[in-house]
Amino acid sequence: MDGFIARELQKLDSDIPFRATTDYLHHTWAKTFFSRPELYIRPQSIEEIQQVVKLARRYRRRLVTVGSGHSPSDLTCTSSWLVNLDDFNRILHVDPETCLVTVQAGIRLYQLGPQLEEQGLTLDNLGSIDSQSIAGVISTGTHGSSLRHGLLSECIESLSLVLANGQLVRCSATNNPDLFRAALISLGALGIVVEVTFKARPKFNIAWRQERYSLSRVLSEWSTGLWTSTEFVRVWWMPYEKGAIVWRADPTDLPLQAPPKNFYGESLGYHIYHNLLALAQYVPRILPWVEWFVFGMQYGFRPGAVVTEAVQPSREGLLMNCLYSQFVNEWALPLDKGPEAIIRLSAWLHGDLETARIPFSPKGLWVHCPIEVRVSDSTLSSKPRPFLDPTCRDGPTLYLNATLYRPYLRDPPCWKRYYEAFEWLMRDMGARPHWAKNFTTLDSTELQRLYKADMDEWLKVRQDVDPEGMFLGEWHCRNLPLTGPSAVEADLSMMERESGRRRLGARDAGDGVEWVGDRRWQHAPSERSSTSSPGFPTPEGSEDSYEVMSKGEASILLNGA
Ligand SMILES: Cc1cc2nc3c(=O)[nH]c(=O)nc-3n(C[C@H](O)[C@H](O)[C@H](O)COP(=O)(O)OP(=O)(O)OC[C@H]3O[C@@H](n4cnc5c(N)ncnc54)[C@H](O)[C@@H]3O)c2cc1C
Ligand SMILES: O=C1O[C@H](CO)C(O)=C1O
Repeated sequence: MDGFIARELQKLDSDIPFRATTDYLHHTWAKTFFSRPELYIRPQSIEEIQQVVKLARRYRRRLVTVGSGHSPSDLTCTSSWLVNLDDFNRILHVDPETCLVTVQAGIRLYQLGPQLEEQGLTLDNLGSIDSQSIAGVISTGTHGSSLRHGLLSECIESLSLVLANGQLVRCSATNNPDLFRAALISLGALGIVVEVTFKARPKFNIAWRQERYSLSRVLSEWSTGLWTSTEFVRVWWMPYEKGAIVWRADPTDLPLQAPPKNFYGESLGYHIYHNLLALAQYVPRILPWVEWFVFGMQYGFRPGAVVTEAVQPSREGLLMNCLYSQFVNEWALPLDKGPEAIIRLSAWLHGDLETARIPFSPKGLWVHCPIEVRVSDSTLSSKPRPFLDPTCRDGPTLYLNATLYRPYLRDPPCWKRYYEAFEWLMRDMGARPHWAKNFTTLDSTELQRLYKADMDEWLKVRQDVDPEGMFLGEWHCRNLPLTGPSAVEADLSMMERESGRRRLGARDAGDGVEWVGDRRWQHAPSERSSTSSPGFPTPEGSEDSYEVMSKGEASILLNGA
């Protein structure tokens, strides 16, 4: 780490602990991206968080907050300071009358769920997993699959953030409403969310049932009950089988009934599937057979042959087994465009280019299963919507998620062409990408076009609360029109740019990429005043010459207890 900073931090004269370590290797859950932050900081109080922001400001360090790192893009990568709120994760208040719950923002959903249950409460809805932090769920617009719900953040009543000036601000529909709408999908670019108040729901069990359908049945029931006959529904499309697994669930009073064992939920099936995917890296044309075999073993080989049922607490039953490292590329489009999108993508994967009308060749390209098909409806709630909400403004939303596994962390051979074609179709369908995921062909101009005035509003709020770009990095620069014609005049001298990427090369990193930030802009205030950034040289002898703590030590405090 920068020796100047190390010496400065050693001199800190404050009663407030600064809990930082060096030598931390950050990676996304899927190990798609890695980065080495200069400091990894785990504060335990709001005062500590405010001090981190104050110091970052003084020493011109970009700040990134990471939850559980489940966003598979480089959104949370930094060579600067990485803040994590895993130690700021308590439930602060529960009001059983109003079901209003206030939590510290680092709490993970799997920690929240059982504690809420003790109070007779639960969350309205969940996505496929419960590993995320509540702030992470909010910040990228996580959703589940239900036409009776919008984004998971729909239940949020108010938020508190520590802004770039160190100030703690609360926002809600009535108090700082623009900040609230911006913070509901903030992409980490507004400040550090520290507390969240949300409305929970009385706890409930769900009875779920899943069975295999033909794709033609899915399409024929699309508008006649497929999505509306139960509160929760999700569909896993098997593109080569022209089939799907339809999973439905409703709240129930029935007694709990554990789900039966299944093929890839057990160790043997899990490893067989993984190794078949690994083999398909070399012989991709076996993927239709893998789909037939694995999904046959898992869900039955014929439509209607096997029906699986269970009754579980909603916080368990709504989740799914996400298996292996993966790329995910998910877009939100109007629900009524679903059949056309599926028919065209299916045609493309089967080589029928006339029906597909997608100007890319599918020759030699084989993909993984399932393509996730899910829904939400954000128009039912009267609450303010996030400015950057990708769901439809005037009706129900369909999500199509083109998942590609990375067996043993190796990228599948066809992924770039598949995603080019998939994204081309999604744009043709008027879709917008899920912010957290691996979209590849969009840039800031196009995202500006997809959000128009809402993007302008978001940028305006962002600029007001973080005028120098302390919370911005290359991901934001690439995807948001920060300096485009609609952006407010911006200095953004603290924004961290990417200086390069390299293969990590380690055995357990597979094809994961190390993201490296440009540190040249980082320097002390006195030095900054004499030289303009970027391009300021590193103070002499400072590069990695001095360590605040010994290598590998987990949580030495630079200051305080
Ligand atoms: C296996 C898997 C399953 C998934 N299932 C679904 C699903 O069903 N539906 C869906 O919509 N998405 C899904 N996702 C995506 C996931 O929900 C999002 O990526 C979510 O943002 C991850 O939360 P996190 O805590 O890991 O946040 P991170 O990925 O660590 O961070 C995400 C963003 O939140 C910001 N952030 C985090 N904490 C704070 C804070 N305290 N203050 C300010 N900003 C903050 C970060 O800076 C970053 O911009 C899935 C991802 C995986 C890997
Ligand atoms: O990002 C996601 O990963 C899983 C699919 O494996 C899921 O449902 C997402 O959303």
